[in-house]
Amino acid sequence: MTDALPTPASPLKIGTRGSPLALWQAHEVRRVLMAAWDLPEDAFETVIIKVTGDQIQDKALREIGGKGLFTREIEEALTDGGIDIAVHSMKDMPTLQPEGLVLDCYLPRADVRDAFVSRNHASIRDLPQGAKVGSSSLRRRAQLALVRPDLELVEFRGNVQTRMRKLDEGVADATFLAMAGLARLGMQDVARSAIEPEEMLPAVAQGAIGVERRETDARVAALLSRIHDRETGLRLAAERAFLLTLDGSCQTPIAGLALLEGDTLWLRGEILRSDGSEAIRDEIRGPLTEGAALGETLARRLLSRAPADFFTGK
Ligand SMILES: NCc1[nH]cc(CCC(=O)O)c1CC(=O)O
Repeated sequence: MTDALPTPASPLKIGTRGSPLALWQAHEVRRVLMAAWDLPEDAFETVIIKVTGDQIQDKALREIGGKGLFTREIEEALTDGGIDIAVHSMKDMPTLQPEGLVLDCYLPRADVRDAFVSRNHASIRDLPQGAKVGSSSLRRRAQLALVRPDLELVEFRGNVQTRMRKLDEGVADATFLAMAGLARLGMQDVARSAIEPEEMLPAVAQGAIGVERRETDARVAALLSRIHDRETGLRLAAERAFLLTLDGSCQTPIAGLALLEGDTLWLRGEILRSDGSEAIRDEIRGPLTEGAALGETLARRLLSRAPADFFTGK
């Protein structure tokens, strides 16, 4: 393998979106690879790829629909050989892998929790009756409506700076962001509190960074094998199998989180009506290597408990 290590003359091309968060994540993968193989920074080249999801600012993403708004163009570049690896927020990854690509390398997972972000209020509980909360996430909107149906939800997109400005302008009194994203941008300070999974179960794969490669690229497979975090891989196997089983049947909000307890994998899952009028939750425990089966089983349990109109209503 070592004879095939990237060099400044023949660098490994890392494909990423151009947002500050995406660039941080690409550079983190570069940093970890440099340390694992004792490589110089210029043995890597960062290739920024524009994706559909970044070009849409005016409309709520879910109205546009379609999976992979943040990944399609990057995966095309990977397939075509324009890049050698692609770095992704696993939360944004569709569960179905394009032909010829594999995702089996994860960095150690960061904080999975959502952050409560507000200028004047410390927590969800603290929000006055009827306060405005900005979020365009189907899951966060439904979870919030479930516990606080009195609040007014407003659409909210853009990077952290944009969102903070909107809070200052009074567009909303509070918003949610992933703790992991804030920490990566050095902006944990804007989090007034971290929301525990018991209060708001995070999105599947929240806080996890994945590295995708071509299936046939043995050189890259060997390179990545040194940086893969097994525990994150086991947790995501369960969460993503859970999501995959639910995905086909709904555009409904979904949340899921797996944790390891010794040799046991503990997976919690939740589906909600989009208007927050109902949530169905369950959990499952089993051998940590059985994540995929546990995820599928948990998803089927939730589906079997959902009334017929659960996925069609709002
Ligand atoms: N949907 C966008 C997105 N994708 C990944 C993260 C944060 C980092 C992560 O969860 O790994 C975010 C921002 C957010 O939800 O606040």
